[in-house]
Amino acid sequence: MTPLLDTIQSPADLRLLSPHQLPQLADELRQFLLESVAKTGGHLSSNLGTIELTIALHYVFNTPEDRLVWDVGHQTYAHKVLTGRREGMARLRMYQGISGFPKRTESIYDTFGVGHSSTSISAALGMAVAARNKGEERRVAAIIGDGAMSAGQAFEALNNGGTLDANLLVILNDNDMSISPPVGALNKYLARLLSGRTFNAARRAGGKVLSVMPSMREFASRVEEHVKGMISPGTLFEELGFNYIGPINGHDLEALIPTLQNLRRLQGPQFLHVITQKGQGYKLAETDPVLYHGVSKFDTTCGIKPAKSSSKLTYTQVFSDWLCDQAASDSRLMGITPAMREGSGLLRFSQEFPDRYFDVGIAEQHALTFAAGLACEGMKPVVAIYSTFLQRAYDQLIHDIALQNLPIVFAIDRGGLVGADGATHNGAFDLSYLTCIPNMVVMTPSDEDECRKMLSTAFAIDGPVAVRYPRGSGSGVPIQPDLSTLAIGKGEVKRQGKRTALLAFGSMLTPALAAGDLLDATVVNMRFVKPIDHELIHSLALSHDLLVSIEENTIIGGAGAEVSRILEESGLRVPHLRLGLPDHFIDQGDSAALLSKIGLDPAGIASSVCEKRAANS
Ligand SMILES: Cc1ncc(C[n+]2csc(CCOP(=O)(O)OP(=O)(O)O)c2C)c(N)n1
Ligand SMILES: CC(=O)[C@@H](O)[C@H](O)COP(=O)(O)O
Ligand SMILES: [Mg+2]
Repeated sequence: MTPLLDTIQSPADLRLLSPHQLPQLADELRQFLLESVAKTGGHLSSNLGTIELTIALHYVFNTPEDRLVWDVGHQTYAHKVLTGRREGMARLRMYQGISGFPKRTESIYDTFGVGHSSTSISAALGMAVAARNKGEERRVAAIIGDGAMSAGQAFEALNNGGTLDANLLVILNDNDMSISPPVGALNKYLARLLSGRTFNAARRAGGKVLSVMPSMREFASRVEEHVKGMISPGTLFEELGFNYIGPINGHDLEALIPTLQNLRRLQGPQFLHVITQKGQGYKLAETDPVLYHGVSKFDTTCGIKPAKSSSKLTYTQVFSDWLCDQAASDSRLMGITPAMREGSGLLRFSQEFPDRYFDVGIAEQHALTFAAGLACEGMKPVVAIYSTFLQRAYDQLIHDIALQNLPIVFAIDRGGLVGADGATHNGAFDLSYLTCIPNMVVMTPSDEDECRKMLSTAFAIDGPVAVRYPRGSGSGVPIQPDLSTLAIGKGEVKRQGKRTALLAFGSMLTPALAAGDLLDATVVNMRFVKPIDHELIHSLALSHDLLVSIEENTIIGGAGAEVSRILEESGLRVPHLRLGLPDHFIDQGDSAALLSKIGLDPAGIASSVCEKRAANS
């Protein structure tokens, strides 16, 4: 028998199936995704948890005319498969393959580009209002997870949407998990909504009505009556102006389909609370959704094998160890993460220092201002945050922290290219957006030991300091276990050469040293982007006829811009070549290969230098 999945090239094909065929399709899709992600790597648990919901949405909604707006987008693999990208899954998150997230340029069904969380309700509301004002009948649904719902922006959008007369459906995909176990009062509130008989009763209601179904339309409205009758009045979402339905079982197509059909017909702001399980259908992921949140290739039979201990630590591990050591020596240290406990390396700290550990939810803005409050009272906050997510809290960084010169350490992980997550997650801009802020000190370690020293240096500074390091491991240098510090604003010459001086920032020191050998150039580890080493730049400018700054940050406004500024201010007229990330977004791919493509490997650096020399001569 032909698998149902083989018959589906688009949602229109899906809509030709009868409702009783959908569970079989869900099984096939689940098996396909499990095997596919095991071969490519990717976000597994969230995707296994949203298969029935995705089928139901495309079955009921007239996509792409109706708009589905996914939050974060790390749960859209089923959506990709059902919208004609099944073949593409073989190159998921690879160079020139399909993205791990929805992307408008990839498919007409990807209505809104994402990767960062908690934007879906805002975007969907905009689309719903546009439809209303244009007199279009299309429907818009935002699908947002319970973790993503913890962000302020989600509530800003609900607050706005609850009073606008727009046909917006918000679906809360509540799996009681963020990447890590969920945190916060909202999570407890959602659990209360779920408690008691409500959920089970709603599930039975869906099944019962389906089994006696005279017509889709009729059973849809009956389900609404059932479900509406069972909800307690005055849920938070109702108070915000939404018609709250649920909770219903998000793996039960017999409950999902009629409920969605009914909701699609209703006018005004609607809110559907759906309960799912992260990792659904794959026991190992159900048991450990954290481990299976984002996976590398693995064997589905054995599951993910424990990582082999490597002699090379990742920068995240270096930070993790430093944090615990520094915390042991200073009780004022407070560790803060906006929902990235594992990724940012705070697991050990959370276990060893539970009273000083704060996972504030997906709330980058709050994380920073919370840190500011702690600092005002003499604490020493360390905010562990990915470069890309710090973008969300820019005003808090300037207005709440830098302007008041508060002593807060920013351990900025994933600086530079991140690989498979691509453009949404690259840490491409931090050196630019940090360096222009008064009072900020900005450092970029070139190896793991220097990273530790920079973190200790940062902790000793009485003001806001960023230590920005890349994803993955460095060269594997031995790490001094002490908490020694570095001289502030001082770089070091690593190789003495002739004519050309390569000024390397952070991760670019390694390729710069290799390029230095090819060119017989001087190579400098700049260490600080701010305060930058004026004296060193001055002396290099006097002793070389070409300076080359190299950074894994956008060239515009980055570390090289700071070098140029110093040269200009000092009246030094030596030619300066700036190498770094180009002025366009860089998609997913192997980071090392991408860096080679944009000329940030030893051969690329050497050839740019030769070209510049040829142009100057
Ligand atoms: C602004 C922002 N901060 C952090 C992240 C990292 N992140 C990706 S998924 C995720 C958890 C999302 O939880 P939820 O919305 O409940 O979806 P689930 O993983 O449970 O499917 C986090 C913290 C992000 N993508 N965007
Ligand atoms: C979807 C999301 O934002 C995270 O899951 C992210 O993919 C994690 O990236 P790392 O693998 O670099 O921790
Ligand atoms: Mg969740």
